[in-house]
Amino acid sequence: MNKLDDFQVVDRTTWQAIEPHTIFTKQQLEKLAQTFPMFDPTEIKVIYQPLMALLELKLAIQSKQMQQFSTWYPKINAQPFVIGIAGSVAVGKSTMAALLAAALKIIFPNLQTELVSTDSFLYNNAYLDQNDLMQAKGFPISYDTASFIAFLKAFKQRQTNLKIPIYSHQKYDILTNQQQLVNNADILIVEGINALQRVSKDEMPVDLMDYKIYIDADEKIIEKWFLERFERLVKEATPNTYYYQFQADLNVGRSLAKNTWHSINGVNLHRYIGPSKINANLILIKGPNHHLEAVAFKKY
Ligand SMILES: Nc1ncnc2c1ncn2[C@@H]1O[C@H](COP(=O)(O)OP(=O)(O)OP(=O)(O)O)[C@@H](O)[C@H]1O
Ligand SMILES: CC(C)(CO)[C@@H](O)C(=O)NCCC(=O)O
Repeated sequence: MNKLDDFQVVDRTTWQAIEPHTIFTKQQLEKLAQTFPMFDPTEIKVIYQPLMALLELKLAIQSKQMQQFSTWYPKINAQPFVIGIAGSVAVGKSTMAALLAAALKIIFPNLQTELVSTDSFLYNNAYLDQNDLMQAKGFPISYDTASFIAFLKAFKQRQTNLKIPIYSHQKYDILTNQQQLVNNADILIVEGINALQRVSKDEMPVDLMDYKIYIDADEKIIEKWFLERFERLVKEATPNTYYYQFQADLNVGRSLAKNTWHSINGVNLHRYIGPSKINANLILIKGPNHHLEAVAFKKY
């Protein structure tokens, strides 16, 4: 049986009609559109408002439940709400995660939101090189999943001042001299290609997440976004960054990027990332221009 039978597909028109677009005021919508110029403002209004309405509902349910629990068991803290966002390399996870974080801040001004990328848990290039894993960068074996799980557990227990590594696309590596400080917060958005993967029987970060979103698109379109982003990173590169070397001959870079898609990121999508979409509560299916075409809800 096709596992996607477990999802109910809703087309764009139906999705737009789910919610009457009253989550944000006109001014709040304008502010979001200004802060996120890469998004078509109409998408924020008609597509992301229903999504925020859904998340608001989920968060309200969890927060009520936790308030109740805390009266039953005074020593148990209300657990933070963790939103996982997965999808292919370059499908737009970090861009969407940043929009959701800003939108949640508007809806719940008193709740703190933290945003992390699972790339923070990639092994550094020195380790990948030593273990002959550079061609498997992004595959499950290239992530320190135990540290990722330990971080999620610590966050869920509201530990303060957690420090995690930072991955830089510009450096193409984990930064050696900086760390991300993650504070105790009510909401965590965790985005990354492996966010929803079931790595082994014992290691399941996905089980520590309260709402799971998978961003999907046709592979040909994602490959195009990947190549466009590669060119943008080359254009914006400064000396001492990974992409700077390709400024001398962009064609060399372009052919390396194409090859990288077919030998690493595309393989990763087929083998590991795509199969994790069945763990999502919601699949957002984007078309060219990043416009939403359809949404798939987990039925059960
Ligand atoms: N909604 C959107 N509208 C327009 N462009 C977008 C949108 N989302 C993402 N993009 C563009 O698509 C490219 C990939 O986006 P992004 O970096 O967010 O992907 P990602 O899934 O986080 O990638 P990675 O897994 O490599 O970290 C970027 O160039 C980004 O500007
Ligand atoms: C950092 C990851 C693994 C995921 O964000 C990805 O962007 C990546 O670098 N993959 C390795 C192949 C490449 O794109 O160069």
